[in-house]
Amino acid sequence: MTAPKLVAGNWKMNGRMVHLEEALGIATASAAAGDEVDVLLCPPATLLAPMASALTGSNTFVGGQDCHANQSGAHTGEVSAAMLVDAGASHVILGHSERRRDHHEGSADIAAKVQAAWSEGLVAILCIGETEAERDAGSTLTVLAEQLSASLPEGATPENTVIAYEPVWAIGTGRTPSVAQITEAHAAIRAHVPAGIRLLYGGSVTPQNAAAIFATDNVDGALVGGASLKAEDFTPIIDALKNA
Ligand SMILES: O=C(CO)COP(=O)(O)O
Repeated sequence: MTAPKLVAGNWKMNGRMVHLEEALGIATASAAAGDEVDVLLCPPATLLAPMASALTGSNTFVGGQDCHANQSGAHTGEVSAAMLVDAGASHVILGHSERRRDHHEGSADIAAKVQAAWSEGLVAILCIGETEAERDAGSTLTVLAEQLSASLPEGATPENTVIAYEPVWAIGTGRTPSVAQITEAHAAIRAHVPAGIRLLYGGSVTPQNAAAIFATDNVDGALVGGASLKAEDFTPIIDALKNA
């Protein structure tokens, strides 16, 4: 059986207790979408357990935004994969460009985190993507291949891994690649990963552009930032994926 399409919301460092109401609204849209679409919300770590609890009985998954490569130890401020599981997470975003930028994470660090996530039974959502300078230099496909081979360990399957293509220059900018550029990148990624792994596009996905992105070859869903914070914005994106 092929896995359902997946739309994931990355709340980044946004979301307080008061915003659980938005998660409930998103769960309503997820229930209406049924089994054809998996919906996942990745709130800040502080909101994981309350969100998982609020969504009990719904078909909306909850995930983390990062985890440490170790399962416990002297790592002040860090959260392990096992702790995410305790909080109710089923997935974890790893290698996001904001972590690479703000925390100097390299591909080897990310590969270790993927292993840690797998060992706790979490689905790893591995983010890769080129900077604008890399695209301008014509090295996009080389960068994607390098990031994949260095940060995705042996053992990836459709059950334990999702890849998110997030061009760094498209994140939070309102700029998106053309359909031709997404097609080219996703075809290249598809050729590098085991069959059946879901490929998400991320970067300035909105209710307005979602349908065109979801109609693109090898796009199995999206990783959405800003437009996942409010049910009124995320719901049409969920619907667009269901109807794709
Ligand atoms: O980084 C992203 C998701 O992980 C994308 O963010 P935006 O949708 O806000 O551009």
